[in-house]
Amino acid sequence: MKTQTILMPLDMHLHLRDGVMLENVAPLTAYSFSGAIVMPNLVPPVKTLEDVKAYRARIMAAVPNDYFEPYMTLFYQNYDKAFLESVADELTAIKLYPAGITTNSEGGVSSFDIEEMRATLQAMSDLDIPLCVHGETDGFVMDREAEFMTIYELLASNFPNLKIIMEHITTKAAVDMLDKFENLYATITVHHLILTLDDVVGGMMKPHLFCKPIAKRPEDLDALLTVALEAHPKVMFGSDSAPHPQHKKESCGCAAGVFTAPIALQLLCEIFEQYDKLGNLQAFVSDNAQNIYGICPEFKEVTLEKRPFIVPENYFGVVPMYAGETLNWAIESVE
Ligand SMILES: NC(=O)N[C@@H](CC(=O)O)C(=O)O
Ligand SMILES: [Zn+2]
Ligand SMILES: [Zn+2]
Repeated sequence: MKTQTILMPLDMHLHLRDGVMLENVAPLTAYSFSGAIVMPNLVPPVKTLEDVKAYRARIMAAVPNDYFEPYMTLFYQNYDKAFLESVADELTAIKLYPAGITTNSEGGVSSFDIEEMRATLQAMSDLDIPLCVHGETDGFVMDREAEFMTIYELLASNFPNLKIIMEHITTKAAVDMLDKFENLYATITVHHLILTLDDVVGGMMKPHLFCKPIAKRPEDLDALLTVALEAHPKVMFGSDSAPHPQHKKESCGCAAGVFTAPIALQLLCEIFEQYDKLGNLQAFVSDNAQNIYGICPEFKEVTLEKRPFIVPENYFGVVPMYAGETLNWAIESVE
């Protein structure tokens, strides 16, 4: 039987939530990933040293063993340098959300005035704290990411030593930025390597495929696939697995977020195999992230096997992408 081994898989963009949801979903990621960048958009968001330490402790209490590293983030606001110095050791990155643009981002940045942000961003640059960004304007939904490129240009050129990660990119416009600025990097989700807007709303509307940023056009999908499949050194896997209770998705106001944590590696194998690029999967799902973030994850060896895997309908009241459908790859063992 065909197998594929991945060493130290990393998920560089993950939502673990809190409380019972955290207890339910954290073990699913901890099972097959060595570590994950944990997003800070809790209610209220993670903003203080105490918040970071306490959230990290709750995550560790929720996972069944110690072979998982939660890479912690802080919710961006203007912070002074003394504060950033005091938290730098507990943090892997700071996450910036434009205000109100996605789930739990109400307290985000409402105007991108570089001068107002300069002290914080310069301090992050000096302290080598990467900036992760949800890059969307409040423009027309299909144009939001492309419109945000001018803000990435401003950030990247004003802070040339600040590592800036364009999170969950969905457009050719964002892909094109990677080779324009040395300090710009990107995460790509697995669902954005599969979907276009057609899959979300082209036929019957699919709430479980609805997320921010929304999946875009075929040419955007092609551009994402090109850099992911070649494991372009500036891109890394970030699932953006974003669990919402079933009733919040199957609702007249559908929450944004696709839940992929338990099926991400299986789907990645399927995509990379389909394009005969399994040899690049290791770089996309671990090595690039290690190089970009300078991290050394916990050892984990995950072996996948090419055999049918039926995706559960439901994980603790959360419906995963492809619920009830059959994937071509399954996780065989984790060591
Ligand atoms: N991606 C999403 O659609 N939702 C994320 C937030 C985010 O990553 O923007 C969530 O927290 O639910
Ligand atoms: Zn986001
Ligand atoms: Zn996210």
